[in-house]
Amino acid sequence: MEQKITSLLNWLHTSPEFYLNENVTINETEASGRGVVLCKNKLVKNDLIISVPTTHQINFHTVLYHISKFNPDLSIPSVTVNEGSIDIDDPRNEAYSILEQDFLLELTSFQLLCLYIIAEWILLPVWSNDATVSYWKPFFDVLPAKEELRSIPTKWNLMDASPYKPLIPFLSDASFSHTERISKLVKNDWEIIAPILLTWNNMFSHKVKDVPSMEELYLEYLHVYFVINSRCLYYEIPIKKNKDIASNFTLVPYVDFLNHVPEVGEHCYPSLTTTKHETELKAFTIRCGEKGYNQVGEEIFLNYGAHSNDFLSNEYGFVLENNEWNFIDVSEEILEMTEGNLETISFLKENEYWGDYTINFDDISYRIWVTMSLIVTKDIRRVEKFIQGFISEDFFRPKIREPLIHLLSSLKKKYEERIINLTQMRLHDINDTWCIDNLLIIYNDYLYILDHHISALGEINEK
Ligand SMILES: C[S@@+](CC[C@H](N)C(=O)[O-])C[C@H]1O[C@@H](n2cnc3c(N)ncnc32)[C@H](O)[C@@H]1O
Repeated sequence: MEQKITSLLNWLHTSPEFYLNENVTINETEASGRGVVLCKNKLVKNDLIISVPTTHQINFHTVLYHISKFNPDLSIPSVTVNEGSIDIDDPRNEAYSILEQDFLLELTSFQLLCLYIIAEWILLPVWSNDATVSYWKPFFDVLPAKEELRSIPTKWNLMDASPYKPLIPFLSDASFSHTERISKLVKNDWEIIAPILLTWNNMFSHKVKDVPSMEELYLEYLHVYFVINSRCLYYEIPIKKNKDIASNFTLVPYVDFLNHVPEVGEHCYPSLTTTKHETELKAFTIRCGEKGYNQVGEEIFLNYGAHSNDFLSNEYGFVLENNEWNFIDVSEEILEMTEGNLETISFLKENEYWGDYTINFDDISYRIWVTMSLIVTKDIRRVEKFIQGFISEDFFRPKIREPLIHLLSSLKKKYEERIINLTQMRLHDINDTWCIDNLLIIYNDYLYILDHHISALGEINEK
């Protein structure tokens, strides 16, 4: 890896605008892959740590620019070039010529970046018999390998041959619905880009050996999708700005080595440089946060957001011990209690209290208080007053305390059973326990949250 990082830095330094603070370096660990650490001196608040110019970022804008180098039909003001390819033997002249401007502009950033990265990273070496090297190769060379992202549940769901499929029934409700949602997005994007990949395969299969099959390309696509998903950073793309909010992101080499930390607002922060023109892209800059760093070897972090372990597992493939942002989604259990009670159901729906019931360490959500109060008392008039703030939850607490303890205790039993089952499975699979361990961490934290509330509700009774 050291050699690859050196090549990455040499490539980044081809731009005079690239900056890397000399006090930081890359360290690799089993637990979190590559990360940025302090190697000497110290960093204090607002110190510039990294700045990566637009020439070395992959996003909707820069991809169109690079494709246009091989497709002179593309003409998007302030984005494309009209120079024509320098090398007439470059297979991308033919491959990218089938990409029509209207089609490209309709794609989302995910679709375009997946297509482009598969072309440049996976297909170009095949199309050219390794004779043509992508501009982005030093970046591709430091991206995670497939095994490093094997713990993402959506991959278990979408890969026929995933050895982790037996774990899907053991996902928490929050993780399962997250997985279902992302699976739909991934499948939809595949439907959009697969026809282009198929055309490329037909174009090159009689010219070169070892063109990957569509099944192989699908696996590459899944990997590229989650490489992008786990490393993209929010960034305004002028041509997407007001049309497609989800497409406003960029990939930034080196900045994407920063690992996540749960504390919000203490570690590094991104600050975008200003530009003269609206259509111009900005360098991506990372500065030191409030906390500062002064211990050599100390890891320099970025907070990816206030994310629970269920979220981190699904988006990034890792979980944290003692993650303060964890919560339990108890929607299914509470909605089950309303079954057959049409009056309760329609009241909750009309008042927008239907579903989305969560419990974290500090709170049982207000939505749960309202809904349980109605389920238990069936007193619509008083619950309406509760919603309007005329009655406090103290009125309902004695009435719903027992059913609430019952609910939490039955959840506790369910999660304890899952922990027993997962621990059994772990014994049979001692060589690769990572995915199971992530689920165990999630459930053990659920138990910690439940125990806290069960004992708090019990104490109320004793008083
Ligand atoms: C933006 S990348 C960070 C760099 C990454 N470690 C690498 O080797 O390229 C995000 C990925 O890093 C890993 N990661 C980030 N923060 C982590 C943490 N606190 N613990 C474990 N893994 C982490 C996860 O694999 C995640 O998908």
